[in-house]
Amino acid sequence: MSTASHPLLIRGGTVVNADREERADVLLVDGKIVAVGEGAAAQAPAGTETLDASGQYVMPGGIDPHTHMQLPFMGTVTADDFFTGTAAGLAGGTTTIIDFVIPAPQESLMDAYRKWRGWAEKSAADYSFHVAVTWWSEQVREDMGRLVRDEGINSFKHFMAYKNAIMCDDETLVNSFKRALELGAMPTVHAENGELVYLLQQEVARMGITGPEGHPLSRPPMVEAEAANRAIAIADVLGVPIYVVHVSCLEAADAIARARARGQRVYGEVLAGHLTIDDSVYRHPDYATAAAYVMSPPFRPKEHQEALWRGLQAGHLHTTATDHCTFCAEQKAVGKDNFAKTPNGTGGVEERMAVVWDAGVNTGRLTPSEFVAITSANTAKLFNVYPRKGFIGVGADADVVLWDPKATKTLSAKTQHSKGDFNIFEGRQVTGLPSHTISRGRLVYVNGELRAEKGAGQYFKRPAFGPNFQAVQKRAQETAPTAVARAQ
Ligand SMILES: NC(=O)NCCC(=O)O
Ligand SMILES: [Zn+2]
Ligand SMILES: [Zn+2]
Repeated sequence: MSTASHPLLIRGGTVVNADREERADVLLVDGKIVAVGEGAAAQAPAGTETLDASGQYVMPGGIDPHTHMQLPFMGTVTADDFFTGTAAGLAGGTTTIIDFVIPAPQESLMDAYRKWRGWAEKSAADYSFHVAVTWWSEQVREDMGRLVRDEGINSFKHFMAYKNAIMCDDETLVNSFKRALELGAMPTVHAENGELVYLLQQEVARMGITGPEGHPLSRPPMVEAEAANRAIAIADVLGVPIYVVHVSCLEAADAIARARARGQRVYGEVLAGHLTIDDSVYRHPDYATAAAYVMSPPFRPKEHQEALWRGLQAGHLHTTATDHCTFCAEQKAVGKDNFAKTPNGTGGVEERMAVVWDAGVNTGRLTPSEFVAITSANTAKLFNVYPRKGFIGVGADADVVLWDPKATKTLSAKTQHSKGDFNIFEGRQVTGLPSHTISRGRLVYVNGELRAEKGAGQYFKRPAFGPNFQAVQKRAQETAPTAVARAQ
């Protein structure tokens, strides 16, 4: 079986971009989209394979802006590595991930970056990295510059939780945000107040609650809202755009909406899990099942889900992700007697597109174009790789998904490609699935057959100073304070 790229002509489908839907043929040659529309078939070279897309949508492959493949975390390493995790993504229509380089405190950013680049060489799909700033020094400041200038990194991550591990204090946040602004790179935050989490973990344990039901009690919505508000306020004072990852609750979504209403450039990411799963999972009588859902921020009471959907519809939340970070039952069991020790993380890279389509488009919350916006195009724009990615148009990478809106499936760990042993969407029936996934012009998933190839994915660089940064620079010039000239 060869997955080499030969020209592909996609005929008779409905092309969906973030701005419109149109009936059009699409021609892919040498990993790029070379024609869209009536003339596409006429341009097809000899040897072109034709795919019949009638009755299907032809959309940009999904971009998951938040995954953790092969992550060493909380004393263990995630079950999915860069091959198995990206292969699972391809099976679900996701052709690109943005993962995270997470240096330990005091570890050089460049060393950590090189280590992650090595691990990621086995990726089956295209990938890039956000780099976490977990401590501060002059060397960190210099390395941020090297990463932006030489390595195509244009976003830096800050964990406001995970005290005594990778948590940033305010000094690091302020220094790093300021440096990111100079470099034209987006600061991103995991917004939870780590001090409050630490305190509440101990208080909940003192109440005799040691099981997974203690996890959400130690991370209530206000813990997330405080950190979101603080990060947004710091970004506002410094005049830097900011991206809040895995917004899980009404209070954090409101903080973003309020800041945007004031004219601040704040962006929010939502996870497929937070949109569809509620906190009752932590009270499941089976320990392994309840522990499998331990991730941060935790799943919330149902009413928060509606707030997240409204945020996506109203435009104050922008992207969907998974935070794919899989741990198996025996890894989770480390927290059997103390929920705070449970490795935090859940999967979903394979299910995100189908879950968001089913719960979003099939319910009338989203149009197909809005679906494309929140599953690929907005991420590509925010991280400055649009229209190369997130777009069906001439010159874009040939990352395409043929989407069958009538296909149905029951999601299950038994049939998933991820190496995790649990599926947080277990038993959920979805309608709307990929029939074909094409990664840089290669057919990598065809009607249930996964043809992912180890190492076929490519690292892509993301240039700094995207449109957001050009706008904030102009705004800073326009509104620069002036001194008063006084007679001596
Ligand atoms: N989300 C989670 O629980 N685990 C992965 C690390 C993070 O994103 O916080
Ligand atoms: Zn996080
Ligand atoms: Zn994460």
